[in-house]
Amino acid sequence: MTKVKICGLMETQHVQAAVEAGVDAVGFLFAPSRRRVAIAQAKELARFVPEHVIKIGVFVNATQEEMERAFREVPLDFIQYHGDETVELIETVGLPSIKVLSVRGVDDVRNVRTVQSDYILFDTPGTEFRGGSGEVFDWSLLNGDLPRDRIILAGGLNAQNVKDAIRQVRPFMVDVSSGVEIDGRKDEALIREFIQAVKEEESIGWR
Ligand SMILES: O=C(O)c1ccccc1NCC(=O)[C@H](O)[C@H](O)COP(=O)(O)O
Repeated sequence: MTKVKICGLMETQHVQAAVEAGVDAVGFLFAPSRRRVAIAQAKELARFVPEHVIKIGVFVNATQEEMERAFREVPLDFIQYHGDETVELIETVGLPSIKVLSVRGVDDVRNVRTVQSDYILFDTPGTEFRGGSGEVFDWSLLNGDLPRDRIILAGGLNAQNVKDAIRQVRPFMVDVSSGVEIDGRKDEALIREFIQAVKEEESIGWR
């Protein structure tokens, strides 16, 4: 059953819409981005997230201290490493982890099995910021031997293309940000539509 994450949440009503629609994970941005939130803001949003929904903090080349503080104060369940963080840093921090690999070509998906993190998120390389591009990458690059139960797929997903994405990539989880926004702001109807599309695709698997 493919899990679903809504990333870059900044407003209570959008967190609530995602939770009511059955989201599995929510992402808060602590990196340079138009979706960036302060720790105090994320802590307030987290009050509307039930225990069974995973809270993920997204960081780009942050210090260990910054990440530990957010993890403790929000509180978070996972750190998403969306920059150039080394294996050594991820190991030293020692918190549940998602390492992001920006996919430009076949070289970026080689040796994925050696990546030392709990989950691996494949995303389109960002332009202005490191993620949240709203652009799809070539999913056929993920056709090879991958640990599907650790793979999160992101990059330009929306309610229209997510079923194809799940059929082609068979990820553990799909992740969306731009595809559930209108004019740069999250939209409750689009959030519901996206989560519904993922759930419809799941139900096909049970027929
Ligand atoms: O979303 C951002 O603005 C962002 C900025 C810097 C680092 C990461 C960022 N997003 C992290 C995510 O997990 C997004 O959901 C992922 O990049 C997919 O975004 P989109 O293509 O907009 O659905």
